[in-house]
Amino acid sequence: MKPVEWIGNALRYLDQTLLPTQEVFRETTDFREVAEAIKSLRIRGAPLIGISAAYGLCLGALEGTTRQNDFYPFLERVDSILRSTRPTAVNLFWALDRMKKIWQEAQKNATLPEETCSRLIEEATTIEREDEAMNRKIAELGASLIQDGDVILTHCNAGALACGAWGTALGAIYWAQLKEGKKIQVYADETRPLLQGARLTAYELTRNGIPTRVICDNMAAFMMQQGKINKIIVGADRIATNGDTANKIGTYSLAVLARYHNIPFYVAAPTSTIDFEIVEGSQIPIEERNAAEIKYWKEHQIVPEKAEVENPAFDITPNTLITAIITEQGILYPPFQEKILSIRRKIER
Ligand SMILES: CSC[C@H]1O[C@H](OP(=O)(O)O)[C@H](O)[C@@H]1O
Repeated sequence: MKPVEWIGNALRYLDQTLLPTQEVFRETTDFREVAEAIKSLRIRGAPLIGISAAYGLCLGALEGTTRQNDFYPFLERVDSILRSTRPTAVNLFWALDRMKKIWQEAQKNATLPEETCSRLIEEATTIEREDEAMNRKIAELGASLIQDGDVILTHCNAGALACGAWGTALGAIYWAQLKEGKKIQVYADETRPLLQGARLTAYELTRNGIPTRVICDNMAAFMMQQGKINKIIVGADRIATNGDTANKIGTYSLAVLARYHNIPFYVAAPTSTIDFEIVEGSQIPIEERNAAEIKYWKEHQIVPEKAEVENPAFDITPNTLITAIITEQGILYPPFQEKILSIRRKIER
């Protein structure tokens, strides 16, 4: 089950806001619907946001072929609408930059719109295939850090529902148990306010036969104090070149707790999640989402009208609290800066 799939000039996607009780696939030829799906987390997860935005750009290009006179100016508008969906996951901008390189080159050469569409679809497909390969490598390398009998705490969802294939944090768990036969128990933080852990991670892991216990976010410290957790693996939405990492809100508190309880704290992410243009986490934009996500759960109002709400969707974990960063280029241990810059040199060669 792929969370998004290009089905020949249309995108099929799983509406993740309806999981775990409803598996609803939607199909669209409209890039505007893809933008809305990313904004509303029907499609979510840093790598999947990048892949989906790339296909969304392709849908815009196909629509643009009916506007022969302003095909390329229209693409510019499609690009900016997709870029405006969510600010933190760098994969969105990394993917759209790759697509922009293709259509700007085509524009310079006065390439016909139909030919440009073909090249864009080819690039989006390549982005998806590369993510699948990166996932697989991260899963294999991450599994080498997992021992038989480990009890691993996860946060939010960094699994196959957030990526092109295996997932990142959950990919390591899948590989360790399903490929290497290691017995693992997972504790999944429910991850308020949108409950990606309870609704998505537990859904994925139990479908794959991995023993999973869902806990409220405020229970993680007690589980660590009781000695129930011996490893923490999370995903990422943007990593600075010094290793500071943006991930779902609540990740930073887990990293502090992990240090206090002397528990290894791993980040798993592809290099497409590294922002080579920034040096530290304070430069990462943090998405502030709608207060309604906290004020209401479905039709229940759980916060009185007069109370104000803050709803940052991500936080920044300093590199000093991270045991290692698992990438497809290798497992990086502190100090991260030079290792991340050497990855930049390697992939930009
Ligand atoms: C494999 S990256 C997944 C990453 O994205 C999630 O955020 P969201 O559900 O808001 O897209 C979360 O931060 C995960 O770690």
